[in-house]
Amino acid sequence: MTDTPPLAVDVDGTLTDGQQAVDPRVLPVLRNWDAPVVVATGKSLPYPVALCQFAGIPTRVIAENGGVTAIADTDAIVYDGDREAAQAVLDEYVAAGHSPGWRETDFVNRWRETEVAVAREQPLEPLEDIAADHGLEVVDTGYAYHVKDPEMSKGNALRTAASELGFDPADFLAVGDSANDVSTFAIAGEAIAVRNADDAALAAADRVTDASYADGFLEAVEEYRE
Ligand SMILES: O=C(O)COP(=O)(O)O
Ligand SMILES: [Mg+2]
Repeated sequence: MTDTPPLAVDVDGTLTDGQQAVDPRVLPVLRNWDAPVVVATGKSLPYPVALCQFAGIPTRVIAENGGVTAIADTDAIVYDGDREAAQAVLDEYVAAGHSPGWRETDFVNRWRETEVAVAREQPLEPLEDIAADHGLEVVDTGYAYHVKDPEMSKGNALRTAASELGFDPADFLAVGDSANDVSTFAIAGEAIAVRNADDAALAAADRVTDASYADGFLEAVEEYRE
């Protein structure tokens, strides 16, 4: 039995089923993990905080693709990125006749502090063009288009999280499914992509599971489960 490494785990596509519902079987795995678990997502801060709360684990989260890192152990909350800069891109996109694509009560961007997200049904090219004009980029997570500072990433945030927790990023096992996990995969000691991962994540992973979604996560961590 190998020592359990700290875990950096993506949410959508990794802890969920194909309909974005968290697979309940992952909750005891997170709760019984024998090292720190960092939940690293593109979603805004309340989502991973709630996931930790309801999974019964300490709040150790990376939100907004690295824009916000919160580690309860040290009361650290670290920001990267700039919502206003990203919002200016979205405003220009809307002025050009496009829509963010969410319901009027937009819970996707409501609490977002360092970037903005656009629904994937909306045209990508004009969003990329406007973002580039503003020195920003668009990342497609498979769940949303995120307009963000090119420098902010889950990987950079994992450096912060790891140091707050007294670990090296290379100590971590990372599991994920998409382009926004590539930066995490690059610095983690071991990077596992679930089978449903996009090409960027598949290429960056050390290993790919046979199973998809949460089944893939459960397979990835099989040797460390109690
Ligand atoms: O919010 C998204 O677009 C994707 O979220 P994830 O990073 O947890 O997969
Ligand atoms: Mg994901």
